[in-house]
Parts: sequence; C-alpha cells; structure tokens
Amino acid sequence: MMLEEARKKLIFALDVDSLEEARRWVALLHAKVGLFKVGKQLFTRCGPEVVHMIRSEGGEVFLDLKYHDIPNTVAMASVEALRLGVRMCNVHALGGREMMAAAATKVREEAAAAGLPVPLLLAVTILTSSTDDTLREIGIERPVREMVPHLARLARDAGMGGVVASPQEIALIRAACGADFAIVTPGVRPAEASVDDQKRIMTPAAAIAAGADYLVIGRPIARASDPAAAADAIVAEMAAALAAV
Ligand SMILES: O=c1ccn([C@@H]2O[C@H](COP(=O)(O)O)[C@@H](O)[C@H]2O)c(=O)[nH]1
Repeated sequence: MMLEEARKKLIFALDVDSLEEARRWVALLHAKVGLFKVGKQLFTRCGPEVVHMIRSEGGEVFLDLKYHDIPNTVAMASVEALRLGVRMCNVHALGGREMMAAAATKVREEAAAAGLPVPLLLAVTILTSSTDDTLREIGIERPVREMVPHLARLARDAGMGGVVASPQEIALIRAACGADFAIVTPGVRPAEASVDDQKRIMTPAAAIAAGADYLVIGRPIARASDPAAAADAIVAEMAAALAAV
C-alpha cells in the first residue's frame, strides 16, 4: 500500500534526445513511477508527439517548460499545455504575480469551456542548481531561504496550485502557504548518488519526511547500471519514510 502511494509520488525526468529513447524509458519505468517529466530538451526535439506517446502508453505527463514571458504569452502557452492533456505544467515565479495570475485564470477558463481537467499549475521558485551566490550575481540580495517562501506566497496568491522547490525549503513553504499547496521537489539524490549540477539536495527519504508531495528524479535512475532496480529502491526508500510519517 505504501509502495503504491510512494510510486505515485515519483516523477522520472525524461531528459533524453529522441522519441525512440523516450519510448524505451516509458516502457521500462511505466509500472515503477507515477509520472514522466518532459522538459526543454525532449520537447524541443520531439514536440507534442512525445506527450501523445506517453499518454497513449497510459502514462501521465509533467510538462516542465518553465514558461517565463509577458503575461499574455505565458497564459496562451499554458492553455496549449492544458490542451495537450498534461497532468502538471509550470511557469517561473520570477515572472511575477501578473504573469502567474494570467496563466492560472486563462487555463481555468479554457478548461471549463472545453470540459477538460485543470492541470496542476506549478511555479518554479528558485532553481535547485542555484545558491545565495547565484542570486547575488543576478542582483537579488535576499537569500534562497527568504526568496523561496516569498515566491511561493506570490504563486499561491496568483492562483497557482503549487511550487517547484528544493526539499530543503519544504518547511518554509508549508509555513508560508499551508498544507494544501503542492510541493514538487527536484534536487533529490539517494545517499550514494552523484550530486551532478544540483546544489540544494536531500535524499528521497528526507524529502518525503519533510512533506514533499512529489519527487523529481532523473540521472540517479537513468545512469544507474539497472535503472528499473534503482527506481524500485527509491520507491522503497520513499515508502519507508511515508510509513514513518
Ligand atoms: O529547480 C529545478 C527545476 C527543475 N529541475 C528539473 O528536474 C530534473 C532533475 O533531474 P536530475 O537528473 O535528477 O538532476 C531536470 O530535468 C531539471 O530540469 C531541477 O532540477 N531543478
């Protein structure tokens, strides 16, 4: 029971460069993860066809294109994500309240008009590859631990359903936005895994114990000698943490 609950919370980052490879990963991991995340690399290469492929195999999609543009452009792009039938999609919270509100409003209007389910609209707070130094470089003097709850509150007030953040900030986000606001966490690394370019990380067990709703994990699974076994081990670690909560 806990294993199934944990499995549904695991999102595999399909960071590959062809439809054929994506199809192989979907076949291998379909029964082992809850969603497949399609990001900029795969979508730029394959376009909407990859979303259709995953859905036709019975999988669900987190479309991780992190829209960041003027409000009308982001709103209309988000409507196209809705029409693709994705379960989750996202924008950058740094685009501001007006941009996020335009996306949230337009998606809800279009979903109601077309009778489509509303995807979970997420706002990326501060990328998990960033640190306080990264923020200072771009002129933001407030530290990550202040910026993330600030952006999460802005996202909630603009009508977003949740945020993307490091598991290190879950407690801060819960305090700012409450229990019903979804928190999706990349920057998750099993104890022995390579950190790669991630800076603010936690283990799967620690992320679940902190209250993450979903974990996004790519390379620790994709680069494992036995990716299916790696996914199983992560789900088992998450399930044990869920049982202990
Ligand atoms: O802050 C963020 C937002 C998105 N991502 C994406 O998640 C995956 C993580 O992959 P790993 O291989 O497990 O590092 C990747 O697709 C990123 O684009 C993120 O890492 N951090």
